[in-house]
Amino acid sequence: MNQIVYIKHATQLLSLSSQSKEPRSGPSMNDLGLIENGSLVAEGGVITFVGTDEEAVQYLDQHGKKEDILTIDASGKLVTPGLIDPHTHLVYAGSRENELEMRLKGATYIEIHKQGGGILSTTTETRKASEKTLFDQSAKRLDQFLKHGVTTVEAKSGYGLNVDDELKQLRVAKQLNERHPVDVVSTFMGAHAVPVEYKGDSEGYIDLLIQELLPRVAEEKLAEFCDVFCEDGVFTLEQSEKILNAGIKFGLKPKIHADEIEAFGGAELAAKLEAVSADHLLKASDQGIQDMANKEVIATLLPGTAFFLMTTPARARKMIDSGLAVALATDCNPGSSPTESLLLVMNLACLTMGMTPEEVITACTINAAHAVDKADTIGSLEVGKQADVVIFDAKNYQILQYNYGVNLVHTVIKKGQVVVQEGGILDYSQSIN
Ligand SMILES: N=CN[C@@H](CCC(=O)O)C(=O)O
Ligand SMILES: [Zn+2]
Repeated sequence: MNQIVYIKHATQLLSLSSQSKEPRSGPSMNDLGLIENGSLVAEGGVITFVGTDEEAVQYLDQHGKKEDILTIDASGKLVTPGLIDPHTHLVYAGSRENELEMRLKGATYIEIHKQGGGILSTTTETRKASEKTLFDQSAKRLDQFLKHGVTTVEAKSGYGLNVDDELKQLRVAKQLNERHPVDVVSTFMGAHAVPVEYKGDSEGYIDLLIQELLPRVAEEKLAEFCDVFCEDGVFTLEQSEKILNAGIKFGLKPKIHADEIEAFGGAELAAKLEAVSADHLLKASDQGIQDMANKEVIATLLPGTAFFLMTTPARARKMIDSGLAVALATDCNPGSSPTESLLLVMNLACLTMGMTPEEVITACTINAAHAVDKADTIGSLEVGKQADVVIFDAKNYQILQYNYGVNLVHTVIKKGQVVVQEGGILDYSQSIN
């Protein structure tokens, strides 16, 4: 792990460095800390130098570090922090391409859910799957994330919906974190849907979550966050508050799936609970946006989901102009956003929500790091931070939004190790028995 990595001659290096330790909101989302002809040095998996090429030569001279250096020439290329996806449903079995056909014929996402399809059909598949099957299928998704420049993902449970299978999902996420190059941050989302065995008895299911599941999740240290699908026909505002407060008592930081389908008061609840983030927010009210800004709740927007569900995306411009810090995520899941391409989501944020190329990059780096409460170690290229770096085959950052739908990732470095080279993943041996 002590190898020195020296990236030099980057046409543009985006450090995202800042004096402030807060998430970037409003106009500060446009400040990328751009260095032309930039260099970066990392040692032991940690960044030790960021600056211009000339400064790097001086740094290496002064520190006597000339040998045993892996030098990467980034001429003509763009260097950014490793991208961070702060909202995924990574661990699941099966797929739901049949629902795309149903939706194309006019059924809505929530209608399919209420008829027992959607989340509940993935729950059936996930319950049937062994830990190994779940691990292998999810590792493939993580490979795709990595190829698309993502070095950290958040992953939610919520397709087990009983004690054993929720724990199974979270244990798989933990194993993935330990064995796969991508870091996985876990969120407990037992409140993703009411399972069939509790149909008509959501209170009974919530009791199970609070009395049996949460203590186990906390005891085994299987999650850092707790999330709830707060939506008409899923969990009410009162139920969501109860579950998230119970999570807080067990040390889990709150996140909310808020105002995705209806203006339901999820954004307002996120502010009331001072949640780390409220996610989706397609229908968030003006008041909800203002409340979130006042309480500095991050808005994690998922334009890939709006695109795939063929609906109007969140009001990103209104949110940023109201002073909210915005993060972006894929929402990778089998129903509403079956993709691992955060790069495409960035394109959609720009082209369908009017975010600037600068805001988009901030939203997928430092603000996403804040959304998983890891901004002290990742999200920017600064001395002392983890050396998670992406090198794009692009001479400037605007090209990432202009050349849309194309994966321009050339090299990915995770904790100071090259894990993607020329766009391909380097071998790692990971599977479980
Ligand atoms: N909306 C709720 N949960 C997921 C979808 C899960 C699924 O359809 O399987 C989401 O964030 O979009
Ligand atoms: Zn989600």
